[in-house]
Amino acid sequence: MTNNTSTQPPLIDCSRVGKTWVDAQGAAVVALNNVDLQVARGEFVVLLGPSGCGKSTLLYMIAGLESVSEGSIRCGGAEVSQPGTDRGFVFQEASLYPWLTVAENVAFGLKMQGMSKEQRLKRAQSILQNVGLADAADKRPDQLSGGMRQRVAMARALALNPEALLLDEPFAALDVQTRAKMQDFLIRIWRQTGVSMIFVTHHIDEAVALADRVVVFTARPGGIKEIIPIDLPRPRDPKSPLFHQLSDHLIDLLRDEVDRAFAEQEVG
Ligand SMILES: Nc1ncnc2c1ncn2[C@@H]1O[C@H](COP(=O)(O)OP(=O)(O)OP(=O)(O)O)[C@@H](O)[C@H]1O
Repeated sequence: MTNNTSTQPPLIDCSRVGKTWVDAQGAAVVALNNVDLQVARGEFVVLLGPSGCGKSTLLYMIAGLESVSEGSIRCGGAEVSQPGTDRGFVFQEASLYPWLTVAENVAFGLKMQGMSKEQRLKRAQSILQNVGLADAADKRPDQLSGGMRQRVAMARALALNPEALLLDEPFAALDVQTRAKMQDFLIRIWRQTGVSMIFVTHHIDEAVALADRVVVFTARPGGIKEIIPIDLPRPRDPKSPLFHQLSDHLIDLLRDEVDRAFAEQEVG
């Protein structure tokens, strides 16, 4: 596993990134300001911050789903200007095609790439095997639980062999027990594949459970407040004193930002 001390060039390089949206009234909304962030190959980075601080906006820009207003984002040295197979995306809702089977959903991107039916279904089967869903290959998404649907969404993203997986609060809709299982599952997949992970959450415990580094954002306009390395061995024990110490530190860092975000929402 690599980390931020690596001498290799970063996989993802965000340099002085800013984003200004125009709201429904035509007013400029500065969502992000001057974000510098490098993510190493194979690193697990969590973006943590109060609601509306621009975490998802940054993720969408790294994915190439939104343009940057200022600065630049590079992936593997190339400027990001559109989505690419080097960056897989997992949304909060699994957003699977309901009319396709699980295997067809996983194989969908490969079909777009022109892979033959036989080859793509073979690859889908092998990935489904890896994520423990081989038996669900012929099911439709509405026959699956929420956690299973998210595993299919991850399998679909991984089918294209990305270098980075970008995850926007993928476990937000799951119950606490399923969420913990999914965190273990994600770490297993990360270790198996070696992809870089950039994971958005506003759950502090989730950040400590998963990350090599936690990037803490300020309230809007979002910027990086601090980057906290999580040097806990895996598997991590959420009951351990060191886990609690790190969570408490993150709570302290976030408190002012959450207050500011809340005050702004009340004024707005
Ligand atoms: N398409 C858009 N048009 C206009 N404003 C937007 C758009 N998308 C996001 N914003 C604004 O940009 C800011 C950052 O939003 P974003 O969704 O990135 O925050 P977030 O940190 O991911 O929040 P949350 O945790 O609540 O999802 C917010 O003020 C939001 O209203």
